[in-house]
Amino acid sequence: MKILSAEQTRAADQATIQAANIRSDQLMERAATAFSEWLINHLSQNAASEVHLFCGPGNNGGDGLAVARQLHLSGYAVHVWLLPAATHSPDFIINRQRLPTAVPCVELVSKKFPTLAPRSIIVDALFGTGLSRPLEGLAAEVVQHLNSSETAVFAIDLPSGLFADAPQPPDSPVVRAQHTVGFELPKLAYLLPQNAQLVGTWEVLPIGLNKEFIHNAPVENYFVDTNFLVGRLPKRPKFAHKGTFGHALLLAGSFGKIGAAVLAARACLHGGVGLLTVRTPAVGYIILQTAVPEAMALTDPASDFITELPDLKSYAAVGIGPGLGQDPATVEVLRQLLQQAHEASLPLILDADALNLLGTHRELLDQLPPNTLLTPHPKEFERLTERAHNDYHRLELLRAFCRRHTCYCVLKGAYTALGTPEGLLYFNSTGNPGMGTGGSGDVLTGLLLALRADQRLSPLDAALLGIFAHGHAGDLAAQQTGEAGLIASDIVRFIGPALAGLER
Ligand SMILES: NC(=O)C1=CN([C@@H]2O[C@H](COP(=O)(O)OP(=O)(O)OC[C@H]3O[C@@H](n4cnc5c(N)ncnc54)[C@H](OP(=O)(O)O)[C@@H]3O)[C@@H](O)[C@H]2O)[C@@H](O)CC1
Ligand SMILES: [K+]
Repeated sequence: MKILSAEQTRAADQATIQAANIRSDQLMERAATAFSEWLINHLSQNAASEVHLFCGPGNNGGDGLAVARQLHLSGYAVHVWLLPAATHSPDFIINRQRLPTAVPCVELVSKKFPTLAPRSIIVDALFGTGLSRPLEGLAAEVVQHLNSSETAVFAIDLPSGLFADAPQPPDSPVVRAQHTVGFELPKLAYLLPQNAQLVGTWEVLPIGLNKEFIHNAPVENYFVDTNFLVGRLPKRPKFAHKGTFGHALLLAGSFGKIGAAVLAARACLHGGVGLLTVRTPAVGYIILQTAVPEAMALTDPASDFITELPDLKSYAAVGIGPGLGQDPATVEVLRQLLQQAHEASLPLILDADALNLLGTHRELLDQLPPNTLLTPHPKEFERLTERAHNDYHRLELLRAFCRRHTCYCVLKGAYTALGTPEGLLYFNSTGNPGMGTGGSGDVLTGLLLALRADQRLSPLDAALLGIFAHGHAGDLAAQQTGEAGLIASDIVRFIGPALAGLER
C-alpha cells in the first residue's frame, strides 16, 4: 500500500469525488459509516454506557457528527461536544444540521468539561489530516482533559494534535488514543515508535478512494502487506536442482558466539538456499557440523575469530556479521570482502558486528558494492550515521544513507523500514514484540542471504520478502509459544510456512 502525505490524502478525496461523481458529504458519509460499523462491532463486545463524541470545526469534526447521528439511529446513547471555532467546513455544517435534535450537542467551555465515566467511550473527532499547527488554548485543554480521564479513546483518522506525516514539537498536546481508525491507507504517523502511545493500535477501513489516483500518486513511502507481495516469490520450478537456488557463503561466529552462526545458517537453509557454506573460526567446527549438518563448514585457521577470507568464486551471495566479533584481523577480512565482492558483482549482506566494524572504519562505507544489503537496528544505524533527533529525522537519515551508498538498508524495529538506493522506504507489517530476543537478527540475516542467493529475485524483492517472512514466521511461532516464550529458533521453524504462504 502507498502511504500518502496529508496533502495527497486531500487530493485523493477530491479525485474520488470527481471520478465517482459524488458530493463531498457523500464521501464523508462513507467514512463515517465505515467508522460507525467498526465501533458498533467493538461495542457489541464491550458494553459501554454512552459514547461521547468530541468534534472539531473541520471535516474530522464532520465525520464525528455523522458518526453521532448513525450511532443515535442505531440506538446508542450519544453526546456531542463541539469545539468552538470562527469558521466550520461546509460538510461539518451539513452534518451539524443533520444531527437529530434528540442528540445532546453542547459547545465546550474552558474549565467546564464533562465528567466522563470510565465505562463510557470517547470518540476523538477534533482534528485529523487538516491540522496546521500544534494545539493550544481551549483545544489543548480539551486534549488534556481527555487524556486525564480513564475513558477509552477511539480516534477518527488521527489522534487529535498529531500530524499525519511530520514531527510534533516536543510536549505539544496530542490525544492518547487506545485505537485509531483511518481510511483506505495508513499514515506515516502510525508507524513510528515515538507515536505508539498516541496512536494506540490502528487499522484502516476502505472507503472507495479513487484507485487510479492512488496508483499514479508519486510517493516515497510504502506499507508492505501480503497484497503488496503477491507475485514476487516465484514457485520453485519442478526441474530445479540445488544450483538453481544458489550457493551462499556465511561468515559468522567467534569464540562464545558460534550460536549466532548456527541460527543464521539454519535460517538460510530454511529460506530455501541451494547450498550453504559457513566460515567460522576453528572453535566453531564441531558445533556447526553437529548443529547444522546440512551446511558445509569451512573453518578459519584461527581458533577464535575469522582472520582469512575464503576464495569467493563459487558463491552466489555472501553474508557476514552474526556473532563475528571485532578483532582487527576481521576488519581486514571485511575490507577484502568489500573489494572482491565489488569486482565480482557479488550480492552482500552485512549485519551485526560487520556493521559495527563499518561504524568504526567509516572509510569502508565508500567501498560498499552497489546494492549491498545492511541490517542495522537503530543503535547500529546510529554508529553508521549520526544520532537522530526523532523518528522522522531517522527516516531521513536512512533515505540519505541509502542514496549516498547505493545500498539497501533494513532499519529494524516494530515496523522495520527498508531503505532503497532510490530513497524510497518500505515499512513492514509483520512481527511482534516477542521477536525482540537474542538471535532474532541472526535469523533475519540468514533468511535474507538465502533470498539474495536466489538468482530469480531482484535485490528489492529479496529484501521485502525476507523481512516480511521473518516477521510472519515470528507471528506464527508466537501463536504456539506466546510472545514471552518465543526464541530465535522458533522463528527458524516457521520460515518454511511463512514463505509457502507467499509463493505465487
Ligand atoms: N481525505 C479523505 O480521505 C477523507 C477525509 N475525511 C476526514 O476529513 C479530515 C480532514 O478534514 P479537514 O481537512 O477539514 O481537516 P481537520 O483535521 O478536520 O481540521 C481542519 C480544521 O481545523 C482547523 N485547525 C487546524 N489546525 C488547528 C489548530 N492547531 N488549532 C485550531 N484549529 C486548527 C482548521 O482551520 P485553520 O487551519 O484554517 O485555522 C480547520 O478548520 C480527515 O482527517 C478525515 O477525518 C473523511 O471525511 C472523508 C475521507
Ligand atoms: K481525530
